[in-house]
Amino acid sequence: MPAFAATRVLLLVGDTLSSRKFCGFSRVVPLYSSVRFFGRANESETLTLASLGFKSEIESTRGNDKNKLKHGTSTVEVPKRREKKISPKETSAFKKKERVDIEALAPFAAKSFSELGLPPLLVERLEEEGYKVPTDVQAAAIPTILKDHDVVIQSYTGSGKTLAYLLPILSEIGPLKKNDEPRNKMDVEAVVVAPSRELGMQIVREVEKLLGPADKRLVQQLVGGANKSRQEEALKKNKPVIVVGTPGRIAEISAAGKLHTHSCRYLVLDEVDELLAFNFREDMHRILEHVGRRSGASKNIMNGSKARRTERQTIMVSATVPFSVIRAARSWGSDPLLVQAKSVVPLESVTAPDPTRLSETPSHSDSGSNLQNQAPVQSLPPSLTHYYSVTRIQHKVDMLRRCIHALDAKCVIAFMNQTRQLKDAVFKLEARGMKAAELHGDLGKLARSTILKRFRNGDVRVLLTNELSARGLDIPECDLVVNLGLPTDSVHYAHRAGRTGRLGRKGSVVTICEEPEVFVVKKMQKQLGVAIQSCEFAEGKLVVNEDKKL
Ligand SMILES: Nc1ncnc2c1ncn2[C@@H]1O[C@H](COP(=O)(O)OP(=O)(O)OP(=O)(O)O)[C@@H](O)[C@H]1O
Repeated sequence: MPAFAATRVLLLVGDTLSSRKFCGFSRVVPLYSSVRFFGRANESETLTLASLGFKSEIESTRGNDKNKLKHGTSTVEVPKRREKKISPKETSAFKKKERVDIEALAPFAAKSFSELGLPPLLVERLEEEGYKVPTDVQAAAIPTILKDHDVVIQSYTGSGKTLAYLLPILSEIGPLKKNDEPRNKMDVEAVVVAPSRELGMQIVREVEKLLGPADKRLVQQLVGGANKSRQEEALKKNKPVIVVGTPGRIAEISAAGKLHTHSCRYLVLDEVDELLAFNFREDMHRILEHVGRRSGASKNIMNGSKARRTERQTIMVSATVPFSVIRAARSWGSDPLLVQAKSVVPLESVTAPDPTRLSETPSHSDSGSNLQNQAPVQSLPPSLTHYYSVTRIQHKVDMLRRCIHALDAKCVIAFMNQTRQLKDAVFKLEARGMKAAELHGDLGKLARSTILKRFRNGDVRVLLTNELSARGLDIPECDLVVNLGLPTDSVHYAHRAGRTGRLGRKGSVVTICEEPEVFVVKKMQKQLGVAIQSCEFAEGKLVVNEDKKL
């Protein structure tokens, strides 16, 4: 049976990879077609969390009766983007170093963390760190993961997906967990895989923050570029409960027998659609084969049994979920659920996109039962404003500078497609007195982290970078993203754009292109379902060309 499962995984990955690698511009846009409810829920009834196997109440931890979650009557609905006002009390959940506006679009849920079933110790830690109210996607994902379901979490960039999976995991493993079950000290209990070192380190910092200084050794980074022997020594010495790393390094250390993951309870694939890329194929195969056992405890889960599943729980996460991910998730998990900000549906009910509708513009007013073409919209934060401006290639950097002045942007990420162009652009900006730095994969780990630190601290105003920084990077202060080179497609546009407008903050995205490229911008506008307005930068001001609506 294990051999059969292995073959199946390999074939499916291969299938996924080839289609991803060779798909054209319009094919990679994540699309779902109409959603039908299958399985345990009676199709004629309203789908509720209870019908998906949630109990009406989740027991509070450590006997605290106040912490009960009433889910029995929660209707699972097709997600709609909702604009939600936040109270001054809720906004205080943001960090003290806040220096940008927060729109009244922050995706905070009405519930509290303890209502979601998290243990009191963890809730206390969250409060200490300034996290007071869960976001919508956290409110949907936390109870679902606590109920042992395999999940695909999809929600727009900057909506809090990292804590959406970290919190239920930390409720079950490590020093903040709800029960005192002993652990096998040899094995790690959760493996989190991320496609880049920067994202891996960012997740490590998030876990360290929650564990606190005394226990932060219980999370271990296994990212490429860092000293491997030191990582192996730390694994041996600290016996971490959770490791976070890049596919190559995790697979390498696992193959060397220095990472014991056979009884691992959680496997998280962050930016899962990126992890399906061809270059990660072999490493991902090893990880999927060696981390925990393939899940299959669905019966217990769906019956609402609290019996602990013995197999690995697989959690897949991204703002963009193309159908290749849906296919892979079905193979890697057991009856996985698709968790979005306002809905939890069986993944089985998501069907392949209808190619005849690929070019249609998604509508915000689509009916609840029709998710067709809505996914690209859901991957973009609602608080972004999109522009494009036309210029000749040799004037792009100068236009970038004028754009930054016109929008009075303080923290800018500018994307270029070729690494060798980055240095030149940095030189031009610095020559005009604007603090800039380049970030790309050819730099060493230390240089990369130093540059990022300077950017985060505000010592660098413009970060010129390539696709490396498009995924997952969380710099809340970033108020402007500029495409100096066009993104490959609307999925890449969404991830780049998502570096700004984090968690309800305002943000602008400006694509600076040449005249013959305007049709590509037009196509992305259509696929993303957002207005990308034509503009110019004149006399230090942004001028929108009302007559040039795409
Ligand atoms: N409940 C919360 N209250 C306040 N801040 C939060 C909360 N949840 C997350 N955040 C903050 O929101 C920011 C965005 O979160 P996160 O990076 O997890 O988003 P994401 O959805 O994973 O984005 P991406 O798709 O770009 O990876 C982070 O700075 C995080 O610390």
